Amino acid sequence: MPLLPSFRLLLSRTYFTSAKKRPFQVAIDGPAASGKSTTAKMVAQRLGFDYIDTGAFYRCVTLAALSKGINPSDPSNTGKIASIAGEAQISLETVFPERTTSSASASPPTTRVYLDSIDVSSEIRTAQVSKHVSATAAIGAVREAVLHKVRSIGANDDFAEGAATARDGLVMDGRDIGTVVLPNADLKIFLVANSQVRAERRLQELIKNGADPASGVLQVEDVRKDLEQRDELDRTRKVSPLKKAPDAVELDTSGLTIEGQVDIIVSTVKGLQSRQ
Ligand SMILES: Nc1ncnc2c1ncn2[C@@H]1O[C@H](COP(=O)(O)OP(=O)(O)O)[C@@H](O)[C@H]1O
Ligand SMILES: Nc1ccn([C@H]2C[C@H](O)[C@@H](COP(=O)(O)OP(=O)(O)O)O2)c(=O)n1
Repeated sequence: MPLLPSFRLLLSRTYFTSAKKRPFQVAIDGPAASGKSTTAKMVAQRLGFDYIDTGAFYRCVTLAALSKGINPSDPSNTGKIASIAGEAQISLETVFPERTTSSASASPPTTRVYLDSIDVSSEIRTAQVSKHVSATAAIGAVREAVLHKVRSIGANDDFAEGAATARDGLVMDGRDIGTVVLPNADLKIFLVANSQVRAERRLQELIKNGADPASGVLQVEDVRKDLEQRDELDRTRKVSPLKKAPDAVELDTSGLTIEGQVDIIVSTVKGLQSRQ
């Protein structure tokens, strides 16, 4: 897969004037269902890097609130949601089935998400959690709590020392990774895809995970509206809104295969590493 012009430009710049000690960091941001987590996991697998899905943290806080009967979309619940975020014990475990250097990987990596030691990997992906997660993520105190948690598992500028990760680098995806969480990331990608493509992909994923399209609840139009509403909330919130970092490279996955978008990012990382 040839590199897009913006990626070639990135590789032609001289970025590394001094030796860096910390492992390589890749930040992937973008709107809902643009392919961030699928791409990030496979890039991590190909490069032997760690993977952190930050959206899972906001989903866990949302699930914890809903399971206590607290509605995250009700502004009078902000304080309660912030306390839940502070107390929640969240951990991620990504299983990389096999490390491969070719683009054809046998099975994709899987991430299990634990909330207070309970596996909630499926529960955090329900339509109910998706409906309220942007409201949760707009609360400043929730974002601080999540930032603290992701930093404590190695997402900081000197995570080589005593870090949770034993791997060669880190791929992290979310909405504010290039702007707030990893502002000095070695490579920042802003993944986009048109909303119709994103809705169709997300619908297929929901069906694959057991949702029934015949129930009438799950139509591609509804999924598209839900994604667009969430993007609007994520883009317009006051704290750490979804936005492309000035030094991020945009990659439109609308016409790409998953392998194609992974190849572009892996080649770019290798190009940058060879200049370090
Ligand atoms: N290029 C692509 N072609 C087809 N399906 C894709 C592509 N990229 C991602 N997908 C699928 O789209 C869905 C949403 O991707 P996901 O990685 O969950 O997005 P995000 O993390 O941005 O919300 C997943 O089912 C994923 O497998
Ligand atoms: N770093 C992040 C990650 C996610 N969020 C918010 C915004 C999203 O609507 C929710 C859920 O994110 P997630 O990546 O799991 O959602 P999608 O897979 O894109 O549907 O969390 C955020 O505000 N900041």
